[in-house]
Amino acid sequence: MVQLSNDCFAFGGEMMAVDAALALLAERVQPVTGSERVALVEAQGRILAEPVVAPFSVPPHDNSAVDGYAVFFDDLNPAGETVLPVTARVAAGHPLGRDGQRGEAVRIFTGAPMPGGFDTVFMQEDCRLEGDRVVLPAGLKRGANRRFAGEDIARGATVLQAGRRLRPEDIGLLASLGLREVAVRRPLRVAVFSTGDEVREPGSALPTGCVYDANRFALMAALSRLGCAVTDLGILADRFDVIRQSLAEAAGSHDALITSGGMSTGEEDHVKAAVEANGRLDFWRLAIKPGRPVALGRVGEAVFVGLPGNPVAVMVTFLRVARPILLRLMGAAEPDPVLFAVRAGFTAKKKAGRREYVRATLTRGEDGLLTAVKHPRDGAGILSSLVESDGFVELPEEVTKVEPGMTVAYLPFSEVR
Ligand SMILES: Nc1nc2c(c(=O)[nH]1)N[C@H]1C(S)=C(S)[C@@H](COP(=O)(O)OP(=O)(O)OC[C@H]3O[C@@H](n4cnc5c(N)ncnc54)[C@H](O)[C@@H]3O)O[C@H]1N2
Ligand code: MOO
Repeated sequence: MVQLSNDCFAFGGEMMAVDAALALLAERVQPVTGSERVALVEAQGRILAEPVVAPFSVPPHDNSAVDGYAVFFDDLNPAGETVLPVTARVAAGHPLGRDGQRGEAVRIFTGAPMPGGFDTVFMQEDCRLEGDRVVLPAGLKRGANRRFAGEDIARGATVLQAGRRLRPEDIGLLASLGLREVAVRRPLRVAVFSTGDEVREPGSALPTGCVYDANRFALMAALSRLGCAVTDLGILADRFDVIRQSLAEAAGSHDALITSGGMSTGEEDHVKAAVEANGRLDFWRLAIKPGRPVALGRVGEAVFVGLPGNPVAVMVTFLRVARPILLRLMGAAEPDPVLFAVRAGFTAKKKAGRREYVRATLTRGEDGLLTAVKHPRDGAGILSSLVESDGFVELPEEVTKVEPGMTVAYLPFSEVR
């Protein structure tokens, strides 16, 4: 595997564009996981390992869409009411056991199998009973209220493709095919570290100059939501040998390692060197704000993702860089998140050549259009600004200013769960 030019890694050198980094990882990161069979109740959020082919049609038989009366359309008087004897009753789960006969109507219920021959069902509200006969109005179309066998799923059809991250409706569909289990990729094993002498465990004392570890908890929560098997490897001191050894140990039993902090260029930032001592870096600095010092590499066989220390930069780079890497590793064939065109409700200036993420919420203007309102605070350490936002406005590399009323691309956090 070819390493990139050293220029990318030199401080002050070229920063890689976000799209270039994502293209590189698509080429370099291959799915690593095996598969296992799990019960449907466990399958939510898991990645389908094989395509699912329908073993039979759903629904398996023609059936009624309403409670009412099944008839032969050709028995109906096109000009006025039709009166037919009601000769039988067909409830859901209780087939009639014979075909329908011309000149009869049968009482039928929603989901009940249509006896052969009947092609049309009247809703009971439209009918009148007179003794054991039903009076049917004119005007219904042939085939009304009849559901066809296989109209949902045809036997032999591929209903779900491998790589699908299973959603609740997918699981319902698998159950409708009579399946109790499904083959999914085994969960990705991800180890999470924080780095920094100032970073302390929540619940412990907080000496002067220290901060509680926010990043590790945010990352572990994001990884769990992605369906990863997360190992919490705590906080590493700002020491090259500690970081190098901890990464090397974790690499033996994990598919991916994620760190935050220590990625920059200060003397106390050792993560980059520690990775290079046991592996390699594919990129180090991205043209992204917040989050410039973000790295992808390998330690042993494990994929290494190094995120910056500032908590907002952590979330931006997790969602836009780490998450696609992890999904690819997991074997997910996930479409890219959808960004929505909305109106900017703010003014901003930015440098050309880097992609910026502006924390924002949406409001609806008097004309009904959605407007992105920028959060008033934008420091990379202001985690409360993320909590008070619902998404990011993504400003592309070439943009240098935003004026109110411009169309901008909005990425709701709900798109990147
Ligand atoms: N001379 C330069 N200084 C900095 C540069 C630069 O290019 N030249 N880049 C800045 C940018 S951009 C960022 S982002 C930060 C990231 O640097 P590091 O990845 O080395 O992060 P740290 O220095 O370790 O920490 C930054 C900041 O975040 C706090 N932090 C760290 N870990 C946690 C955690 N787990 N929970 C909560 N907060 C955390 C840490 O205390 C620092 O305040 O560097 C800039 N500097
Ligand atoms: O990533 Mo840094 O957080 O851009 O400030």
